[in-house]
Amino acid sequence: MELTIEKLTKRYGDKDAVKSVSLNLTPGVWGLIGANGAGKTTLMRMLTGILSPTSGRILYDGAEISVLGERYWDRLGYLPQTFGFYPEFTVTDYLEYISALKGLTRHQAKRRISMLLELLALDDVRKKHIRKLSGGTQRRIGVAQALLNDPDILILDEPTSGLDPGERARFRNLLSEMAQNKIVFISTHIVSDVESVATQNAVMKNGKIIGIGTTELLLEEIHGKVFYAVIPADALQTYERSICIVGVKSEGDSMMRVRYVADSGQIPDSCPSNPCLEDLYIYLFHEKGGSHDAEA
Ligand SMILES: Nc1ncnc2c1ncn2[C@@H]1O[C@H](COP(=O)(O)OP(=O)(O)OP(=O)(O)O)[C@@H](O)[C@H]1O
Repeated sequence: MELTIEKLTKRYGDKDAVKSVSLNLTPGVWGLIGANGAGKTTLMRMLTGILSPTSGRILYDGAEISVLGERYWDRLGYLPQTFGFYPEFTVTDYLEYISALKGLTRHQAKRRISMLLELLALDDVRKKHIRKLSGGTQRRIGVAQALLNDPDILILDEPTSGLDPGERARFRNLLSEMAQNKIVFISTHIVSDVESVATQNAVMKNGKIIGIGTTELLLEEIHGKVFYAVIPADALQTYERSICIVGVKSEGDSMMRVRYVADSGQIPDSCPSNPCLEDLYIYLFHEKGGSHDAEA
């Protein structure tokens, strides 16, 4: 199974929200990482068929999704960035309703809902009105509705937004279970949410994919370039002007421990550190942010 994206572009006025993106998605968890406005939602909405591309094609096992229509949507599950639920519905009513819209029989719906309530730890709230539930629980209900038809392709737009750290950790564990034999495509700007679970990552910036690969492969770009050092707190601003600082922690006594990315240790007594995806993300999106934001 594969989802092939060929030179996909979406233009709004004179701006390309997505610019000639090509990507071959195979089963596994794919992290789509990018800052706000990078084009993630636009790309995902085109993958669902909701939004038509200005140019380019999306192929599901070699056939264009626009031609497959229902046959493609039957295989698709989608969690939009903001999804409208019916606040007066109970969790079970809502999932039964969406099951009916997706064409499941009552019997199929019952079995599937019961399995998903357990998988997503929603059993205790099954009879509660959705409006009374926390943002994190509502997000899990969103994931459940996307999984009702046991899709081959699961597209989750910022699934962890609004989750607390405990819920995020649970979600990461869930992902690996959900991803069996599926293409799971997850957008996030919280890199730690996909770092440990993504089989592959695609890094998006200004509508373009600027990196594709495993976390290890992507990290090669900053291999040997991450350091930490202890500096006087009042020197921080000066260093920030010339170095990509990715983390700061107070050390007491007006001293700061800084983590930074640079070609060599630019602060006296720096020690090398192992890079992580968050370092790369800040390096790509913040350090050079000013100039890149102006890019076409
Ligand atoms: N309907 C639209 N009309 C005009 N411009 C749009 C439209 N939708 C998106 N854009 C622009 O396209 C760019 C990409 O937006 P998109 O929502 O895809 O980014 P994103 O990476 O999902 O960001 P976020 O995480 O903030 O949602 C942004 O500059 C946005 O303003």
